[in-house]
Amino acid sequence: MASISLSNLSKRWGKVYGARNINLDIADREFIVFLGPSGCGKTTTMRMIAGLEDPSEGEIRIGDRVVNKLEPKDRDVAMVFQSYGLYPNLTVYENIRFPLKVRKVDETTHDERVRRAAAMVELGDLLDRLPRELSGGQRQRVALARAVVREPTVFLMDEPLSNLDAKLRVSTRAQLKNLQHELQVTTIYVTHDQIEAMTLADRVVVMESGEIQQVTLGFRAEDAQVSGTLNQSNAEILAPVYSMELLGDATMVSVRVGEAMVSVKADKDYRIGIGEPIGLEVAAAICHLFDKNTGERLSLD
Ligand SMILES: Nc1ncnc2c1ncn2[C@@H]1O[C@H](COP(=O)(O)OP(=O)(O)OP(=O)(O)O)[C@@H](O)[C@H]1O
Repeated sequence: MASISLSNLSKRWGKVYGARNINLDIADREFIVFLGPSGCGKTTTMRMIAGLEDPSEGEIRIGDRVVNKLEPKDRDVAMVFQSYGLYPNLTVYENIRFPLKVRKVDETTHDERVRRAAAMVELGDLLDRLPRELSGGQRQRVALARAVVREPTVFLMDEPLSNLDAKLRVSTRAQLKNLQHELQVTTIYVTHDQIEAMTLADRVVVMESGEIQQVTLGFRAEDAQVSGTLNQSNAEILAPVYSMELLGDATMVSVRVGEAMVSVKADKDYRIGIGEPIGLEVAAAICHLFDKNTGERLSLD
């Protein structure tokens, strides 16, 4: 069992709070996403769970163990970060194998485990390559395979897709979701990308200024629509365009609403300038409410 429980968890450096009084129960095999703007405390919370940062207050449980005092290597978590951290002089095979060697796992099992992990992320044909001979997406998959090979009880992923271009991000994201489904490993995933959060998560935890947010309304990008710059009478949200991303099959338009960033999928041919006013229609029926205490999605029926 790898449920995770955070109780009154805080991290403070002098007067600066990285995370403040976090209370959260994550179920075994759940895929949970920490979503929030830069500096809101996502990484700090994750690093405390991993054991890379000592909490100033509070308790972290993984399964039935309080792990506050345990070294990172004894927590049975595997981490994937945005920088791949591959060893440049080792082949893909040896990079993936590395955690097994460090942990002195029975050598007779290495080959099978490395090949199985590589196959899961479709790297089977690239095992003899060096990292510099791979694309960004392939390197990212080596980092994933290296986390998978250990068969940990918890995955911690800190913006693992942020170095990839939009197209690769979408395909790697799908692969990641599939992998988690197959491996059934409790996963905490950090992102500031709303779309990534909504597509991957069983549950989204929205963070702001080191704290978990208390009332949260969310909707999937594809469920809202751009109502057009001329006819804005149906729009629930009016705001200037913050960014426009061409995803291939769609155009993703983001606007800032107060502190929040709201992204909406528009037709692939849709074009608009940064700063131009835009109206977004968000039908109430497809909005999701998240419980203020548990972060769980609530049914509106
Ligand atoms: N070692 C440190 N010393 C002092 N303050 C820190 C330290 N590490 C982080 N902080 C502060 O704690 C807050 C939370 O940082 P954190 O890295 O957790 O944010 P984040 O949500 O992961 O942001 P990003 O999306 O930019 O990675 C920030 O205000 C940051 O400046």
